[in-house]
Amino acid sequence: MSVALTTLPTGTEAHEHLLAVDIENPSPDQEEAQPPLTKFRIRDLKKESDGGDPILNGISVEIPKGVIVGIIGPSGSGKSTMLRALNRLWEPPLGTVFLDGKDICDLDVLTLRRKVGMLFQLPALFEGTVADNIRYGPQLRGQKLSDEEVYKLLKLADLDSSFYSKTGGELSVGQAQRVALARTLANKPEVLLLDEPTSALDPISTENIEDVLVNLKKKQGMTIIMVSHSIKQIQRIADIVCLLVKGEIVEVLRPDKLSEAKHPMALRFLQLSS
Ligand SMILES: Nc1ncnc2c1ncn2[C@@H]1O[C@H](COP(=O)(O)OP(=O)(O)OP(=O)(O)O)[C@@H](O)[C@H]1O
Repeated sequence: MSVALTTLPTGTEAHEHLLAVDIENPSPDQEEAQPPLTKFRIRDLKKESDGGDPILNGISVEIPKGVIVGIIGPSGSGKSTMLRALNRLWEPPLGTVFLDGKDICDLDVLTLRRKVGMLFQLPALFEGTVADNIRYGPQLRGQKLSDEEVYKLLKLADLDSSFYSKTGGELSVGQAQRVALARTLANKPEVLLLDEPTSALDPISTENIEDVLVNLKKKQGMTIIMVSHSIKQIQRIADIVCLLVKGEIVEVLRPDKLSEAKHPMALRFLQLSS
């Protein structure tokens, strides 16, 4: 499979750079014959703080379907803010964020959030059992998941059937994060947004979540956009990396080419993080 990701930095002189990433050795013919489908298109996305300070400085990027995109950058560079625009945890301006070609501001917000699920750094489970949590989303739409469907979702999140009737208090943070993932997956999302999903987890729980994410991409063609502070994690699972510095995407690279980043801030960040 081949993917391409385009960044259009801000400004009237905006230049465009296109990165073609080869995954699993596509032939040049395949690349031409099957252009990647764009899942998210972000066009000149800006945000200022209430005090008028820029947070996002005109982000433009196309995110192909069925890839894992890692978003990295120094603290305060706008990574979470960019991610949160994609399912309208804040309202991006009209004409700036498109899902499958449709402006997300024109979509019903609950429909959007079902299609674009999100997982945070710390899982927050509702009261009740793990099964109650997993059934929550479909229940809001009047659907009751069967026991079998709940077990399937548990399995998808790498949890065995013994978790079905446990409560939040009986779970480790890593297990609770996988329950939160199963609960999100119950909505059959097309895109997963992850904001440092493993930063509170031990290495084994981290590996479990990473394996689940890679499988979701491979088996379901899910598009996954993940903010992470761990360059190593991004190198393990991402297909493309976006480097955000001061509210701008300054580099789009393959994870194995991170050392080739040219932006001075990007290089410094990479050196300090590795
Ligand atoms: N609603 C808001 N009002 C004012 N400032 C905000 C708001 N949201 C974010 N900011 C500021 O915008 C900047 C970017 O924040 P954001 O959380 O997106 O960065 P980040 O790259 O995810 O940081 P970190 O890696 O530390 O989580 C920060 O300076 C933050 O204080």
